[in-house]
Amino acid sequence: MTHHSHAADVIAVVPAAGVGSRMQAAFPKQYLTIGTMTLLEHSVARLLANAAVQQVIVAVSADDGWFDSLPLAHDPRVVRVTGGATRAESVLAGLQHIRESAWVLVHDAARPCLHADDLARLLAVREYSRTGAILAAPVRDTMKRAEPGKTAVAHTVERDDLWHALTPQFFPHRLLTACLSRALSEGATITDEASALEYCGYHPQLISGRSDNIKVTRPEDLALAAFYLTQIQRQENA
Ligand SMILES: Nc1ccn([C@@H]2O[C@H](COP(=O)(O)OP(=O)(O)OP(=O)(O)O)[C@@H](O)[C@H]2O)c(=O)n1
Ligand SMILES: C[C@](O)(CO)[C@H](O)COP(=O)(O)O
Repeated sequence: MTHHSHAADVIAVVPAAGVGSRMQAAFPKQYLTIGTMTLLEHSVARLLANAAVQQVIVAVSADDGWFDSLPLAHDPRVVRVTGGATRAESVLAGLQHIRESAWVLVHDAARPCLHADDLARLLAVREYSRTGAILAAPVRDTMKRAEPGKTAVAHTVERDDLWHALTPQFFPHRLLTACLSRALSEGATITDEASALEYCGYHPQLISGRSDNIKVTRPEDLALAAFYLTQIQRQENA
């Protein structure tokens, strides 16, 4: 069987239309900087570093006043679309901009520390899967379920087979668009792309990823992301 080397046949969607409220910053966290670049620019650069990624569609809010002033906005491989009121709606807006692409990669603008090896292992899924996969990290702490609405332990959650879902998440374009559209139209709670596929009865693969692929969410995360990014760039330039 001849293996067709994949051309640049993947399009990425980067949801970047959030306000970053948990970050308590003066502006949306995707525009906070590490070194000389914003989190958004770091996240997009990690994706474009893989030759399979031909285009990145960035969903930003309608009143976003930052994106157009970034060098990113003039990269011919990057397209700006208007996101929605939720992350899922922003992702769907990006998907609807895509005409022809077999596979779509969805990656949070708030996850700048994506390792090239993790991305490569995720993209390799398209050689054998028709459902897709997500990067995920096995849980290491004991996990507690609280009493509803209280800060008291109800019980310990079985830790075996429990994973943190990360991004990128990687799916056939038509399948993801169909599942996300149906889940949203039926009022399902969708916090990542895999949950839309699960809602429609699919079982995406879990690809074990590095735990330093953190989502910058709270103030203390920025310094940690800066450290991790320095480590990754040092390894890649070694
Ligand atoms: N309506 C929204 C909400 C979120 N996002 C994006 O989805 C990613 C992950 O979401 P999260 O970390 O929750 O970001 P925010 O929603 O901005 O954060 P917060 O919940 O603290 O406001 C971020 O890159 C964010 O910009 C988006 O594109 N559209
Ligand atoms: C998609 C995600 O990063 C997977 O863990 C996460 O669900 C995003 O959640 P958020 O509350 O929108 O940041």
